[in-house]
Amino acid sequence: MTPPVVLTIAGSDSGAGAGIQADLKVCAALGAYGTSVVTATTAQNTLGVFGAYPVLPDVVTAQLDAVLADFSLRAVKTGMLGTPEIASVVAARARAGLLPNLVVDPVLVSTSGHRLGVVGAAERLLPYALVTTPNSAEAAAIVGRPVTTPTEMADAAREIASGGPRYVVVTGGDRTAGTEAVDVLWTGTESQMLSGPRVDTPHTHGTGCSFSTAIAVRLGLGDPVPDAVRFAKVYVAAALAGARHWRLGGGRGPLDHLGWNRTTADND
Ligand SMILES: Nc1ncnc2c1ncn2[C@@H]1O[C@H](COP(=O)(O)OP(=O)(O)O)[C@@H](O)[C@H]1O
Ligand SMILES: Cc1ncc(COP(=O)(O)O)c(N)n1
Repeated sequence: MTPPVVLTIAGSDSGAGAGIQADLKVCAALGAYGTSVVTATTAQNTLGVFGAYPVLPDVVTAQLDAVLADFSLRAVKTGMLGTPEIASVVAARARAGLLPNLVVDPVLVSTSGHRLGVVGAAERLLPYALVTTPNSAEAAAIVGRPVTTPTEMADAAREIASGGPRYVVVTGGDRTAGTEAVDVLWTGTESQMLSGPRVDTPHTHGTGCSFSTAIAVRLGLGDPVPDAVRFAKVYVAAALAGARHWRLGGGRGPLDHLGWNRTTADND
């Protein structure tokens, strides 16, 4: 059967743990055909980001138009946008109704602490998002106050939804305390706590990218949003567990994107 086509609009990670490279692996792992529009090139590895170079807005437009002219998209995910001008190019296509099932991951800072985006760029896309997936630091930057507790995550999710996205997931992967990884989903009518066992691993490079792309793929396969979000959380946890003994690079390594349905015993 022909797979559903998903588009990722994101930055390139030369270490291939996050960004476009992670997104295409998630598409392949979960049964979608991934297409890609590159917004920026980063010089990056497991130790950090050593440079980030946005692509010219016209080059983003040309890539977008090439993909849109030839493929029938079932879902779209945005990650690192590079600049507000690039975000505007993407927002124009979203406004025209060309980016279905839009999942916006408002990438602002890498796990290693390098600035990759500005709130103003992500905010240009939020009015058109079906789902947005800020981590708690990104949610804090959007609402302008600290977001640490589950109650604060729920309040922030509801407030971010008032800016356009029907569903908001504030993820808690960067909150290291506790044995559970807790995310909060705002469904438009209520907030739901999504809790799963925290995988004990330093190799968390690309979790946010993988999570948002997994949501987009499942939407492309026909899942309702809450099911897509729950699936994505289980998928990321399995991909984290699969790579926890890997030694790729000297820092925060990538996930095991492709081995997500191996048994836990296989991973030890
Ligand atoms: N150590 C972990 N164990 C289990 N799930 C995790 C872990 N770290 C992150 N996650 C999950 O990964 C998904 C992405 O969240 P997060 O890591 O917060 O994104 P980001 O990379 O943008 O900071 C969320 O569902 C979160 O709960
Ligand atoms: C090109 C690119 N896009 C996104 C991220 C964020 O991923 P993470 O928060 O897991 O470092 C990244 N490091 N690089």
